[in-house]
Amino acid sequence: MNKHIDAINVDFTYDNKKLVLNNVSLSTYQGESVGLVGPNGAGKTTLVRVLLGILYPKNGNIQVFGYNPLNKKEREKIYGQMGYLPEGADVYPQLTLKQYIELFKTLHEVEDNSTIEELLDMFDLQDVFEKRLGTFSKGMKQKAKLLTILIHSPKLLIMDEPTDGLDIASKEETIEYMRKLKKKGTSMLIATHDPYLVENLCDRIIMINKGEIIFEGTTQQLQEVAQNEPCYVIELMEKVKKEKLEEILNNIGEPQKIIVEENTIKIWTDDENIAKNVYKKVVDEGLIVKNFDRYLPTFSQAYKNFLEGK
Ligand SMILES: Nc1ncnc2c1ncn2[C@@H]1O[C@H](COP(=O)(O)OP(=O)(O)OP(=O)(O)O)[C@@H](O)[C@H]1O
Repeated sequence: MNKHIDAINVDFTYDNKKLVLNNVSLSTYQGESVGLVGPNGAGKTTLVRVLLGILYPKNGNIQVFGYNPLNKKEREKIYGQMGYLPEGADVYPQLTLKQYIELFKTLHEVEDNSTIEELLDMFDLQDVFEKRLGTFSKGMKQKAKLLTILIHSPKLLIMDEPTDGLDIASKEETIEYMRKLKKKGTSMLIATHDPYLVENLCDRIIMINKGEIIFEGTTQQLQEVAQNEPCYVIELMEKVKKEKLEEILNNIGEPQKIIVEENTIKIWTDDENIAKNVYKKVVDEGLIVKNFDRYLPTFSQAYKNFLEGK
């Protein structure tokens, strides 16, 4: 698979005293979307800027499409093939949306308007095409910015908080659009605090804290490693009285904890056989089981658990 971003052992400091990025290595591949997550001040925006050659690293090697972003000529080759959405940057308030788009069309030498039309439709911006950006709401400005980084069908998207200010419908449509881009081979590095975006778009996450990578893997892998205690869940077809379930499970093994609700039984144990015994007992009692599986925390919960454990 084609590597798009390749960063090795990157250190960065703003003041020559404290490392804001400490030995960071990461790669992204064609058609892959990677979520860059971590708490406030972790170093996400700094990392994005270093990868783009906006900030100069203290140590390390960075290549994007095989070019060095710190070299001006090579940087131009990178920028021509990618879209960058900076965090919270304002749009030119005096420009109309039409003029703003023209600017990026010229920059990227885009002649065909079909992608622009599609994006204007998707973001519901047709009616404000002639309006000044200064009159736009926060979400509309964000859509205008997203539109301009997509008009030249970039091979790589580096985005800092792309869903900031977007309503849920726009967020869903944007994610759907990004998924289609991914299928065509576009790769993405997305710095974000939005769990919805991560769960619905990112193939992989890289978590940084205090300038260091502390986790790399899929959201499911994070959910698995961040589960404080293994848990199994038995979901019943129909609701059963809590007292009845408690009575059925009264003499079962030695599970550390069994939590009974009306149609679910959660068994907190590191012994899978105990969970299987509970399952068998429930079935022997004539109850119909809809689902029996490992129970995983949500991505947000796993993210919190993982950070707390660090
Ligand atoms: N221009 C700057 N000069 C000095 N220090 C900076 C500068 N920009 C950021 N920092 C510091 O670098 C660290 C990382 O900041 P950065 O903005 O990269 O974090 P982040 O993960 O993007 O945070 P957030 O989620 O809040 O956007 C923080 O300690 C921050 O105070």
